[in-house]
Amino acid sequence: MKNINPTQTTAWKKLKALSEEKKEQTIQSLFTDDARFDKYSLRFEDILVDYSKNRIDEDVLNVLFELAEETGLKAAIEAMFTGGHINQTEDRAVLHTALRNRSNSPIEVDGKDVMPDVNAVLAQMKGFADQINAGEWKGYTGKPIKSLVNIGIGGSDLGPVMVTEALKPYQNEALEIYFVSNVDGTHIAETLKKVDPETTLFFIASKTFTTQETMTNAHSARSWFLEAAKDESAIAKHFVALSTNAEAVAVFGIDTKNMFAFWDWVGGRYSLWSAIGLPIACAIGFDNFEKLLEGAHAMDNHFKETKLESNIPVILALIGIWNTNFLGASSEAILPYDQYLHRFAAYFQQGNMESNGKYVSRNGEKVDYTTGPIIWGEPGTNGQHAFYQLIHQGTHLIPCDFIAPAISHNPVGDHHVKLLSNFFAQTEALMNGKSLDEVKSELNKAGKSAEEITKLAPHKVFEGNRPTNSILVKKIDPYTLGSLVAMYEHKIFVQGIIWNIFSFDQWGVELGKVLAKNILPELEGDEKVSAHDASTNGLINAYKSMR
Ligand SMILES: O=P(O)(O)OC[C@H]1O[C@H](O)[C@@H](O)[C@@H](O)[C@@H]1O
Repeated sequence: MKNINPTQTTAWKKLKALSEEKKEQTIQSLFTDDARFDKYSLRFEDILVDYSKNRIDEDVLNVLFELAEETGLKAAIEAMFTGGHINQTEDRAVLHTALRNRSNSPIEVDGKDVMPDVNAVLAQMKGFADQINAGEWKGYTGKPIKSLVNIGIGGSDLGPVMVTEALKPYQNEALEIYFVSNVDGTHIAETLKKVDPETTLFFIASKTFTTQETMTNAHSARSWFLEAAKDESAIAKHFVALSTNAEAVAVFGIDTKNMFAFWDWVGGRYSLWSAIGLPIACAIGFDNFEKLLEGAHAMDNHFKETKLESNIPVILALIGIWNTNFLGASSEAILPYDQYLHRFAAYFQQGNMESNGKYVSRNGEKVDYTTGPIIWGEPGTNGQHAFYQLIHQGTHLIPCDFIAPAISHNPVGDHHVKLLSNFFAQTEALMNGKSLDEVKSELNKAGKSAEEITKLAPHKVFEGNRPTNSILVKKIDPYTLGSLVAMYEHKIFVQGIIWNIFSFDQWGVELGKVLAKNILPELEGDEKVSAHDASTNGLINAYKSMR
């Protein structure tokens, strides 16, 4: 991987100049080109990505591609797919793509093909998921499993939550699935109220198997279970581990034959394709899990093999860089017009912000440009009635991704056409806005006085010119979802390469963990704490006096 400050490239300088030069150019004005939609939209199988409603034209796009060339993107893509240790601060390869390498071509990490191990774990997952689905895996009293409870946090939670929610129409109706992540006792307590120890299977999901939240929840689940089962040997039928840490799994008391392994070259936030996906495979069946992998693999091939100019993740990444570094955006909204995708934005909050929320460059210096955006979003149309006001008329520039399926899993009455009319209308409104003249003439028609018009009109003006991408898919099925997730993963990768940061570590989560460990023993007893700053001491002591 090259180590280049992007601001020092010729392309960056040209982009700066272009952003000045084109300051007044509106998206709307660019649509005088009748071919714009055809030029600036791409189809990948059942996914249509329309990026024409952005403040980009041929000049800008060409230089963005130059930026990708100058910063060594092609070599970086090659390095990732071939097992290079691109996660340099942890000295690891980054190979979530190997987990879904359905072509099965060898992929070597440090001279060893990882595919046999990947395939072996997939076979183990299939065997297990099939038994759960067929009701053949029995609990300690001989009853089939009914409730799946995943205990994990971060990457060991968000992916399975997002996917099982997104693919609920594919779920085996004999099973119900729950997720416990928060160390707040409420999360496990409320979940355990809903399940029966005789028919519950716990997935203890943790790459490291040391994460405080997960281990605490896992121990509580174990105690709850043993209160009913009263026999440690029953644990084997009700607890499985998804982890890279066999030793810690054994110490917890889970037989390692009930452990599903993955490897240090799988980042937590990229792990839903690994053994961490076992709850997904159990809930929707292994065949559907395989389709998810296939869809992701197809997107991997597109990303790896398509020239930059028609490469969807590359284009989305470059437009993101244009919006962030040249138009001043600091956040991006992900707005799915699909209720089943209600955790999609939350999933990519971790995916994107833990990957690219870095201020130190690959050469260890503080960057002097903006890196990863703040990711947020909720399903439309709920968002419309909550925060779209700010997107339309606020002072922040918020580029948005609108995502919608053409076919709904629930074709109830006219719901879906109503939903989609909103999906189409919003990007149109964000682009075109509404001029002062239009507002005035409307008010005039409504019979308002000249005085009223002068007073009201400015508040009703929409500047427009807000950039959006529209991602229209045929249907949210396992294959398409796999492709969509991989598309965003690669977008994040491309941006990290260009921003010259390390996208696959997450040192920023460490400090808080360490300090919490120090504070934990101080919370025992009633003695006053004085080891911290006045605020932290004051808060801890107030807590002690309140409880
Ligand atoms: O799977 P684990 O090891 O329990 O980690 C859970 C999470 O912990 C930390 O917050 C980070 O490292 C995340 O990337 C990770 O997903």
